[in-house]
Amino acid sequence: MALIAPSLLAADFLKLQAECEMVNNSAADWLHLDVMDGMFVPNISFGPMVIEFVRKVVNKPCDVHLMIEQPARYAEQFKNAGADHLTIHIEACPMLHQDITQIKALGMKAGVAVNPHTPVSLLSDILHEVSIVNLMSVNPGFGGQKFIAYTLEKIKQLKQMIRERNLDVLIEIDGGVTIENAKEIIDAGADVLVAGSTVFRATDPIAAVEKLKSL
Ligand SMILES: O=C(CO)[C@H](O)[C@H](O)COP(=O)(O)O
Ligand SMILES: [Co+2]
Repeated sequence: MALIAPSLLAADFLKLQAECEMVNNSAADWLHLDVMDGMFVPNISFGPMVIEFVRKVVNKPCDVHLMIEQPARYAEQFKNAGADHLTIHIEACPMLHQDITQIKALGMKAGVAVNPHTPVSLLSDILHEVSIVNLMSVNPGFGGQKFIAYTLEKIKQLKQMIRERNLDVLIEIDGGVTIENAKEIIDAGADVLVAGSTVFRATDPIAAVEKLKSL
C-alpha cells in the first residue's frame, strides 16, 4: 500500500485551516508542501511563514519540496517552520552531499528530487544518504499537469538500484497522479504518491484519498 501525500498547492488558500483539517481527517499519510521561488521554477508559491501556520493545524508529517535555488540557505528556516522532510533538487545543488548532510544534521529526513529529464543514474552516489527520492512526473512549477509516462521506466530503474543495494529509500512520485493512473505507478514501484488536484479539487477529497489508498 502506497503512502498518500496530498499537495497543498491545489488547496483553497481562503480556507487553509479547513483544508488542513480535511487532511487530518483523511487517510493521508503526509502533507506535501511545494515551495517555489520564481527562479528555479517559473512560479512563486509560499514559504516558511505559511508552513509555520499550517504546522499548527496539521498532525501528519510535513513533506516540504523545495523548488528553489540554493535551498540549503533556507534549511534552518524550514526546520523552524516545522518541516519533517526536506527535499531539494539535484539540479539546484552543485554541493548536494553537503546540503543533504546539513538537512540531516538539522534533524529532518532528507530527500532529493529529480526533474523529468534527469536520469536516475545520477543519484547513484547520493542514494545511500537520503530517505526519499522525489521523481518529478511533470516539469516542476505548476499543479494540474499531465503525468509524463516515461516516469514509469524511471521508477523501475530506481527501484532496482535501491533493491540491489538493500537501501531504505522511499520513491515518491510527484505530478499528474490521478485515480486512473495511480495503480500503474504503484505497480512500477512507487512508495509515495503526491496528489494535488486529484485530492483538493475532488468533490469529496476524503473519498479521493481513500480511493488512492485502496489501490
Ligand atoms: O511539485 C509539484 C509541482 O511542481 C506538485 O507537488 C505537483 O504538481 C502536485 O500537483 P498535481 O497533483 O496537481 O499534479
Ligand atoms: Co511537489
